[in-house]
Amino acid sequence: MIKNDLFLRALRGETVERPPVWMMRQAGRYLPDFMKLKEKYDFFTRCQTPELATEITVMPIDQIGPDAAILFSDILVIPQAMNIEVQMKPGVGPWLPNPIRSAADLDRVVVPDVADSLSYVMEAIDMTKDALANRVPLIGFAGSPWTILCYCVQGQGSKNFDKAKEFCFTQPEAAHELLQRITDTTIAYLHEKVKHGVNAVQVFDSWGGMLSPVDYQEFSWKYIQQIINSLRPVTEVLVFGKGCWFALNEMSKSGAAALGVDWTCSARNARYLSGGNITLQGNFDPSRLFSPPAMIKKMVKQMIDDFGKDKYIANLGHGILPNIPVENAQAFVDAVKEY
Ligand SMILES: Cc1c2[nH]c(c1CCC(=O)O)Cc1[nH]c(c(CCC(=O)O)c1C)Cc1[nH]c(c(CCC(=O)O)c1C)Cc1[nH]c(c(C)c1CCC(=O)O)C2
Repeated sequence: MIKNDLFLRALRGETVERPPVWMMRQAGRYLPDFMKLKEKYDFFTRCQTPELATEITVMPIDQIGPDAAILFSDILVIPQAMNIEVQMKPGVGPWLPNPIRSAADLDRVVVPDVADSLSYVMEAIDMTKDALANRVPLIGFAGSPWTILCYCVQGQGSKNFDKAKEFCFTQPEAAHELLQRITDTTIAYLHEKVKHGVNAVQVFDSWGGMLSPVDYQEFSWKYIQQIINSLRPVTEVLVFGKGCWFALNEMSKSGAAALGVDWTCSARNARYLSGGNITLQGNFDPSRLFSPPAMIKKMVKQMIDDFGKDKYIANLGHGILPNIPVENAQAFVDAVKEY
């Protein structure tokens, strides 16, 4: 059905002519056409207007040519649907004016009917599926419960998410209650996305690496495992844990189809830790896209040689940076296609 199904074949561990490639945050600020839309519409208007979300999702497919599309949206639509206000402040990033800091604060946090409260995401998926016309698969996504808790408690981005960790370690019962409500919402949300036709789902645990290996099990992994258990009967699940190399072994036994790796972990180490049999995705240093195209191409070839062409999805080790020249993003994608 999908014309270019390289991404799905790599997820299933099948032999491929070359690895598939896409870039985390590929629908974004390095594209001049995206910047034009950004001038006209604020962030959540772009997320909540299916026509705009569709246009932005398809933009990199038409202009750069990766092997998979990822829906333009944000992980923070989940707390919004749970009745936690989230704003996107220009120059600051996510801003939550009423963060969760106590058990009492949980009184206002709901597990919503996602088909209703996040209907705009589902409309965007329907519209994007039409616009893609089966050219490439569409990836749906959500933040991990821990990563969502980080924003709900901290109230904004942070270098160490100290308030989120303090909340977990001083009020563990409230923290687990919040994590479970986020998990229940996320599971329903991802199932709804699958019903609307996404071909795989990725869980972003962007701040998993803030936790020690022991705390990671208790406050993050336990909940991601619930998501995998619930979704794997209906779709392939990818898990990207930034800074979570220490959990790769456990993750490899979880039923996830693929694991994301950031650029601080070598291919050899990632293969070793994950048991050598599961599909891995990553891990080009996003800052390396500042290098000239010829250098990018050389380094991408080396990266594929290191991971191996099979059971591998070429990607960045985290989201693309806003000020990357388009030609350099293009060189990254082309280098994989030329492999
Ligand atoms: C932590 C996180 C967030 N959002 C997301 C994560 C996990 C991935 C990661 O770790 O990078 C996930 C995300 N956010 C966005 C996507 C769209 C699809 C894609 O292209 O990958 C995805 C998959 C769009 C976006 N989400 C955001 C932008 C940039 C702001 C804008 O376009 O106005 C985009 C394109 C805003 C956002 N949203 C969030 C942050 C930290 C920011 C950046 C604020 C800033 O740098 O100004 C929360």
